[in-house]
Amino acid sequence: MESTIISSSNFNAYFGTNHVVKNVNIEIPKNSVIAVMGPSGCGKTTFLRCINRMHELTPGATSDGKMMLHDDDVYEMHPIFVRLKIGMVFQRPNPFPNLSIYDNVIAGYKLNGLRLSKSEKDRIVEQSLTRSALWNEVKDSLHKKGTFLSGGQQQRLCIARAIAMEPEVLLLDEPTSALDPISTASIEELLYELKSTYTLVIVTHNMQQAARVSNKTAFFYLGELVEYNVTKELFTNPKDSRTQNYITGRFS
Ligand SMILES: Nc1ncnc2c1ncn2[C@@H]1O[C@H](COP(=O)(O)OP(=O)(O)OP(=O)(O)O)[C@@H](O)[C@H]1O
Repeated sequence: MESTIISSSNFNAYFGTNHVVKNVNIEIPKNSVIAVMGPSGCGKTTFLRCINRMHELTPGATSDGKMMLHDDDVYEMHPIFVRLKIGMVFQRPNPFPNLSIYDNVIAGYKLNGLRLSKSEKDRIVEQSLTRSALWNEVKDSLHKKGTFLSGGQQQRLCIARAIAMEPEVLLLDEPTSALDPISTASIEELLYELKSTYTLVIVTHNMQQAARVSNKTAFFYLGELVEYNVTKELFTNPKDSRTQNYITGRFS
């Protein structure tokens, strides 16, 4: 039986009085890829940011309801610990511009004041870059700046930086929207590899991408989770007319 890693119940999020995520109930199975889709402004990014408590970093942003990681209430855990367990990759690759590739990978440890020996650092850097399918391309230039890499390589570096902290869940907010088709394909391939170790939740506007990479898809509309199902089923046999209208391109 598949086990649930993240579950939300009656989860709401607000910016001031603007109610942007409405009563969301979802269960995310471990070692799966979940695509979050829906029209612009429907609350996809906000919901993603609620999973690891990034939402509360925005002034005026609040939330209520339950968000669980296994049997632990995320909102009763220390936020730093939550973000170690639930990593995030953003839309635009954002390696630290002044740091080398090597230091980018272990930046999370430094930022959180966690000290590592040189051999631990070397091991984590090699392992994370191998898992993010970047090691072979950068192993001879680890001490060059991360910004010298291509956009797709920078995004893989950001994935390496996130997985260096050994999270259980990786949240990805439109991780390929700033990339060319070849880099996009390499990230999609990587997502497929990563799901054997991590659980991935990916916001995407690209229906083909959702169909290619995800096991289940969550369709949001005006802040509501309208439909959540096995991706193939949701695309071929949507139950709700709003999902049907979206996947047939009647609104974007
Ligand atoms: N920092 C913010 N302050 C105030 N309102 C915000 C903020 N960020 C988002 N919102 C509002 O919250 C709602 C949901 O936005 P969100 O970014 O979660 O939607 P989305 O589905 O991810 O959109 P997109 O696909 O365009 O990225 C929108 O009405 C948006 O205007």
